[in-house]
Amino acid sequence: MTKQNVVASEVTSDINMAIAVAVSKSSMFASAVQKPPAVPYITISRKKLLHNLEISGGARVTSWVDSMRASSPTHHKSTPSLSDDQSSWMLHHPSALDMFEEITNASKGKQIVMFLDYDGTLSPIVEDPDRAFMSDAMRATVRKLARYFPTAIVSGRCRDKVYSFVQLAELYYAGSHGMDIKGPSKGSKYKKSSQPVLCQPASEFLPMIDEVYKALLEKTESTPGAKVENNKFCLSVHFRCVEEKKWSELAHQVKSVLKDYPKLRLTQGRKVLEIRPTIKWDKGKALEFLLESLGYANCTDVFPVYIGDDRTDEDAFKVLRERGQGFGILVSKIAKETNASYSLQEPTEVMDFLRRLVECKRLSLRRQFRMRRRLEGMKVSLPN
Ligand SMILES: O=P(O)(O)OC[C@H]1O[C@H](O[C@H]2O[C@H](CO)[C@@H](O)[C@H](O)[C@H]2O)[C@H](O)[C@@H](O)[C@@H]1O
Repeated sequence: MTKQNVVASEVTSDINMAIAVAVSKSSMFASAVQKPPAVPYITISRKKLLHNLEISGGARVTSWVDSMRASSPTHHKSTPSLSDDQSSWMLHHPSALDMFEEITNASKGKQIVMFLDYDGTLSPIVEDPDRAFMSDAMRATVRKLARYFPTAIVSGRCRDKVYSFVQLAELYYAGSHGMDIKGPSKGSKYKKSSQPVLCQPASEFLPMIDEVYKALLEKTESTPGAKVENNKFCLSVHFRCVEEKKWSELAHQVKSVLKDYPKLRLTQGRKVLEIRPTIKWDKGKALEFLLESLGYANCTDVFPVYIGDDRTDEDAFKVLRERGQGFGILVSKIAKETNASYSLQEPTEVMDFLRRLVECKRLSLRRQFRMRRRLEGMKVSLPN
């Protein structure tokens, strides 16, 4: 495996702009084997739509570029007040490693279900998205984790791509920001029913996404360093390797393509513009769908844990807060507004946390086993 420079942590900010919009309340599930709930489109007012589509005026593009800048490490403030903010943020989102006992106590008697984001959580952020490999040690840890807890990878990437990085057949995978969910082909020991898990709520958008992918490739060709990634039900336009003075040009190029596709919306991740269908489906919905598929929809004794580093993971953190079940862990070295309860600084800390979870479960199973043996021994020695 070729090593790459790991990129410094950065502020992620949402571009805060749903470009398009719309209308239909009809179900979007073309190929769901297990019938999920109907997915409406995201709707915004006509006035806001027109405002958002105002690309030639420059004002909106300026705010895109501001947002792109905010996600650059070179724009971090390193003032004393930031470190004050950081300490107060850490009080509200303490390290999941420091709070490990509290966490495991809260999960006692409940089934932990693990949800893991990929980039920036299991693998460090690197310049080339095609080389964002996870370490063998991390893979071994996730393999062990899945022996003890149902485990899903929830990523913005194409499902096949993230599978090619993780290479663990026993996991659930939700690619394209949760719009492409599949369970283990051989079934799962955790799943109560034998129905296969497959959910693709945005399948009708496939031709449109392909068309936009080609248009973006062509349009952004003249911007050195820009990279368009086809994530099947969504697209990424990476600007990590684009010179800052060219960001505004890139934003214009992307906007000029998207103006013809009002059913697609734009969000921003870590040095990436993300284009996806306007349907109301995200990583939070994917988490709910997976819990339901596993048979935990209305259970009170389930404890979902979601670990992620990006804006898109906030949808899942929010669902956990609203359900009042389990919690989210944000992977970040810096203070960020989040719905997560705890924090971890980087993927190596994620690995430590997962290892401790595995160890804790192993010890508890061993204790239970010994106890059972002792009780059985007592039964055998009791007189009739
Ligand atoms: O949901 P995730 O698994 O976190 O995927 C989100 C995006 O991750 C990838 O991009 C990010 O990681 C790259 C490799 O470290 C980095 O170069 C890029 O700047 C990051 O934004 C992936 O390439 C995107 O398609 C995903 O949407």
